[in-house]
Amino acid sequence: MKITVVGAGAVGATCADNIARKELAEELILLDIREGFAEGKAIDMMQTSALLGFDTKIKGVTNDYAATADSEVVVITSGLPRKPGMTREELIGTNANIVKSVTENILKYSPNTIIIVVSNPMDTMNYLTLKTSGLPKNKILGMGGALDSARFKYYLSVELGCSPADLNAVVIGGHGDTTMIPLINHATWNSIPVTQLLTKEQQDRVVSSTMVGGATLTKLIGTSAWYAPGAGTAAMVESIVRDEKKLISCGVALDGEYGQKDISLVVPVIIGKNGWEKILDFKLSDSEQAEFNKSADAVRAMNQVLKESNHI
Ligand SMILES: NC(=O)C1=CN([C@@H]2O[C@H](COP(=O)(O)OP(=O)(O)OC[C@H]3O[C@@H](n4cnc5c(N)ncnc54)[C@H](O)[C@@H]3O)[C@@H](O)[C@H]2O)C=CC1
Ligand SMILES: O=C([O-])CC(=O)C(=O)O
Repeated sequence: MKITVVGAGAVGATCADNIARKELAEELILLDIREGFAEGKAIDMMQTSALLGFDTKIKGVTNDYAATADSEVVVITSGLPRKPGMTREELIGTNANIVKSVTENILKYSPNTIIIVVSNPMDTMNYLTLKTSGLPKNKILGMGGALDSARFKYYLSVELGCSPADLNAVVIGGHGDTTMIPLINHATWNSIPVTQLLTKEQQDRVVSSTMVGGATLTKLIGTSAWYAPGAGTAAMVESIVRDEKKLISCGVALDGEYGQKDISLVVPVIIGKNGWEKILDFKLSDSEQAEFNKSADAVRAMNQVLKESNHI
């Protein structure tokens, strides 16, 4: 198994670190545009292998796409992160150029790969990859729901005083401060609906903290988060590589599912060796569906910017 991670910055390097520790690949290529940067990160990580006991061989390269040839999975994390006070959507101009050119270069050497898009604004960057790569839709997944659902579980666990691992909780919609929808009415702790265990005030606090989870960390750290984003992306890679058939909410192309078409939005999917294999229908209530439609409108407006700027 050969995997490439493009972008050796905070998220890309953390994702690579998780992939190596879990030994999800024999060969892992880390690629960055900044001279020597990926090489240095790869050597640093390889120097942990004697301590951590993994056999994955990590190689860093500067813009050398030939080294990525025949990758079965490619993770795209290249692009600007936001600064405090910014929205993810403000990154669109710079990151659309980066994601488009990276995708073109990757496909020259790995024409049948599965691509996981992390760069923000993720819903629109994933749509860009869907529109420009020519890959089957099942081979393109956006990372957002894995992270947002993990944050949702974290905030629920704080209110409930329980283990996050005992929770089932899913976020759908967009990966934006106002577009994500933590499905509180579907969340359970050991099969008990959390709505039976938390007051309305607690539920509202969990939902709003989850929605601004990324912005909260950006304000605290000065740039956006990387530990949970790196782990969330590696969990998707793991479900592909080990054909685990895990249910993870991801950005995927919708063709009528959840009442939407010609858009990438976050919905629950089964992930296996072929990429995303099935979209699960969560049977939304009327008000949840209305929220989903509102998120779709906002994401569609961002996708329109790609058309106006001739990216698609
Ligand atoms: N979808 C999600 O849930 C999340 C998305 N993100 C997004 O991921 C992206 C990366 O975030 P960080 O790693 O924190 O940023 P970072 O600045 O630490 O790393 C980005 C890396 O991309 C590289 N890069 C830029 N242009 C490139 C190109 N054309 N080819 C190859 N490499 C290139 C840079 O040199 C840099 O090393 C941002 O857009 C951020 O908003 C971050 C966290 C979660
Ligand atoms: O907040 C950001 O800009 C980065 C991101 O997508 C997240 O951490 O959810």
